Amino acid sequence: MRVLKALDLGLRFESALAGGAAYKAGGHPLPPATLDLARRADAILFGAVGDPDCDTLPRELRPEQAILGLRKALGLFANLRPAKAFPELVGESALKPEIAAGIDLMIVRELTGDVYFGDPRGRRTTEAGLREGFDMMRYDEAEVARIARLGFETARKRRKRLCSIDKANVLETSQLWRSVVIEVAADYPDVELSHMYVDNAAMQLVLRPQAFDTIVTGNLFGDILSDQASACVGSIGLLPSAALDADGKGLYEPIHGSAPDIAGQGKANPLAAILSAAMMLRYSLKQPEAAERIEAAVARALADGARTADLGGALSTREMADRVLANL
Ligand SMILES: NC(=O)C1=CN([C@@H]2O[C@H](COP(=O)(O)OP(=O)(O)OC[C@H]3O[C@@H](n4cnc5c(N)ncnc54)[C@H](O)[C@@H]3O)[C@@H](O)[C@H]2O)C=CC1
Ligand SMILES: CC(C)CC(=O)C(=O)O
Ligand SMILES: [Mg+2]
Repeated sequence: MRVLKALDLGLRFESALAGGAAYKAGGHPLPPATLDLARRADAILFGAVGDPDCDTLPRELRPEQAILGLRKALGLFANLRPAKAFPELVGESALKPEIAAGIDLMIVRELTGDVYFGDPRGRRTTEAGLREGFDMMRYDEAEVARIARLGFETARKRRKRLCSIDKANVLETSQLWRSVVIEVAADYPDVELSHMYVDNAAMQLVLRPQAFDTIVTGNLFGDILSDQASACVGSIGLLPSAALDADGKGLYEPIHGSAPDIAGQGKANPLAAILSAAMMLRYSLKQPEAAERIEAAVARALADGARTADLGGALSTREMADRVLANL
């Protein structure tokens, strides 16, 4: 918020509670007033949810329902998660520097379907009297086609290579996914399409991450692979995301959660949140120059040696933001 305000773009900000804070204040993680404000806003900048105090609540009251509910209610089906190596941070990657250098990939993750939203789901007792949990993994062809199109469109603006990641050797959902992606590919002859099973993709991400350009994948696989990609470029505290609807309205948030293990200590890296604000300016608010100013300020702060603990440094959250502000 401090970085956005410093740009002096005439933006008007309104805020609302979501997640554990909203539950504790009013008994629901996504209050109607919050959803209403989100609907009226031109764009949404989201702080992470998640609170260990709430982990034993019924699922519908857990903080995570705030973000899942916003994604579903607002039709935010397309999640863009870029992972790009900052040259000065290759030493912070979990990978050898020569493997981490030059990573520049975009994960296009489907965000409103898959096993996260499948119905039925629940608990039951098996005939043998055992407790059983079950979830439904599902996609229909329209859901796959629309995210596949966005994957191809995204690849077209990048290095024109799209890798669709699935588990089609085992899952019916993935077999449909792969068939539909191949059908959509007919409209994008200029984009090179490849397919990879998700287990191999997890391995290739650490062996040859530079080989990836654009990835299109489902909700669950994209969730997991994007955390992995963040470690490849240095830290989960670096990765922003955009969640877009069919008209380009969006919600912007770091890919990370509420980091309960370091919460309240002033240690969290704010760059993922700051870079999410830049994505918001670019995708929803049509202010590409302002987005570039933020991204350049982040790059300069990192080049100057600004580092929070996750990057091997000692700056606090606020001090890191100060360094970005100083470079705006
Ligand atoms: N979109 C959202 O709001 C998300 C919410 N969550 C929720 O967050 C809570 C914690 O989940 P975790 O699995 O621990 O994932 P997490 O992403 O919050 O944390 C994973 C690890 O990364 C570190 N980390 C995360 N963000 C960081 C940052 N900005 N700077 C430095 N280190 C950072 C944490 O300290 C932790 O060690 C859970 O309640 C989960 O459901 C998780 C992911 C996304
Ligand atoms: C809380 C989860 C549903 C979200 C998540 O892990 C993510 O979107 O990365
Ligand atoms: Mg996640």
